Amino acid sequence: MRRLTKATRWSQRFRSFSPPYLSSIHCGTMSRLVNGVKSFSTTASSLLADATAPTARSSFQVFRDVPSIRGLRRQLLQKDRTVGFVPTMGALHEGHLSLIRQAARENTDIFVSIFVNPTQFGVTEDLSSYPRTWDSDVAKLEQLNEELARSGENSASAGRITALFAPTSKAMYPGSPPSSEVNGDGSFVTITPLAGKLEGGSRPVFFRGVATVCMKLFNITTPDRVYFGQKDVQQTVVIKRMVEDFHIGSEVRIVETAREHDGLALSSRNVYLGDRRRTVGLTIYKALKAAEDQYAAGKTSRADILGAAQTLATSVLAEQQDLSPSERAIYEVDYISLADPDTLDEVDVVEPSRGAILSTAFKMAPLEESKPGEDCGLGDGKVPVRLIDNLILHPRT
Ligand SMILES: Nc1ncnc2c1ncn2[C@@H]1O[C@H](COP(=O)(O)OP(=O)(O)OP(=O)(O)O)[C@@H](O)[C@H]1O
Ligand SMILES: CC(C)(CO)[C@@H](O)C(=O)[O-]
Ligand code: BAL
Repeated sequence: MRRLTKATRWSQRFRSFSPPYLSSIHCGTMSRLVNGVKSFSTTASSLLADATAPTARSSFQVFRDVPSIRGLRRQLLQKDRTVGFVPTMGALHEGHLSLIRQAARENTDIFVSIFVNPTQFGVTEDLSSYPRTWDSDVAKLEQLNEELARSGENSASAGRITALFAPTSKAMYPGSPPSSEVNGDGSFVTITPLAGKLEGGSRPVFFRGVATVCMKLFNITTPDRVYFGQKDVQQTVVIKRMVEDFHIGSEVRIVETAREHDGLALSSRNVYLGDRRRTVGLTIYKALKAAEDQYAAGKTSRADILGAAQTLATSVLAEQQDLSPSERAIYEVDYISLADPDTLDEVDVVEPSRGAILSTAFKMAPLEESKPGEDCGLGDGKVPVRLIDNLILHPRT
């Protein structure tokens, strides 16, 4: 058997996740690829020629490399237009679209990126199973642009999606592919101690990868504003710190968590849940609500607030454990945290003038047995699913 060198293993990992779905794009509206730019509709190319005059029919262009999107950015700058940037890993849902809608209210042009960033996944994490849905992502963005065009008809300030940046891994990591090992080599941005807390406990390279790729994306797109979802609350704290500490000239805008009708936070990974784990997984939200209720009732101690969440999480798990393998869904609570909004240090008492972040992560285990005809989700219930959620305990004035 051929032994792989460390460098070969890295480059294989990168090649296989160098948006493979992009090399086989079959999109009816995509017309041509010029200098790393894919054009959508004829009016999209006129946008590059005259950035001041998008029409109601303007759609967006797809950029695969750095120089081409920089060219567009330069033109927009000369026209005094503003760019709101929404970074994503694709598998778009209403949560992502709510970020774009907010960006459209505050900027003339929106850049969206889709890049499943390998460096934020540890070597044993779910990079290979992360959902990739290019065609439907593009369709959703086109539909949203139509909606934005309609809603902006009476408003001069309503922005549109101008660019979809979907770089290859080689474009994002032009040197040697950096390591996903904790002590591995690479050009990294590290934000400590924030990166080591909460999610960082279970995903030790996660925020190093997120900060590094966001620094790159911000350098490439030089946006006026960047948009992140409250759902990934620790990510918002890390990014705000990075922007402040590195004097990045973009404003960080946080958009509230979009939820299903019953409260489950929308997340790209939810497609793996299936009915049973979806129902039991809702405990993550119910536990947070139980804790929030304590704060709303005037309690400020960690024991009172987190105790309510822990009691619920423990009792639901015990009920599940009493069921048969074909009926139950088992989870592990990774953490339930009550932390300071800026430092993410755990607090014993919520200081009413500061408030706190209540956050948690559940690991939904694979189903042990399925029932005939059961909806077990993508991957037949075999893919473990990490759910995260949070609620902000707002300062009491
Ligand atoms: N339910 C949501 N409401 C608001 N923003 C969201 C929601 N879900 C994701 N976002 C935001 O969208 C951006 C891109 O996130 P990403 O592409 O990783 O999707 P995701 O749904 O968070 O996926 P994952 O399954 O990895 O949690 C991030 O800023 C994230 O916080
Ligand atoms: C910000 C981000 C796009 C960086 O890869 C990712 O962490 C995400 O989608 O939240
Ligand atoms: N939104 C978080 C991306 C990740 O879990 O890798």
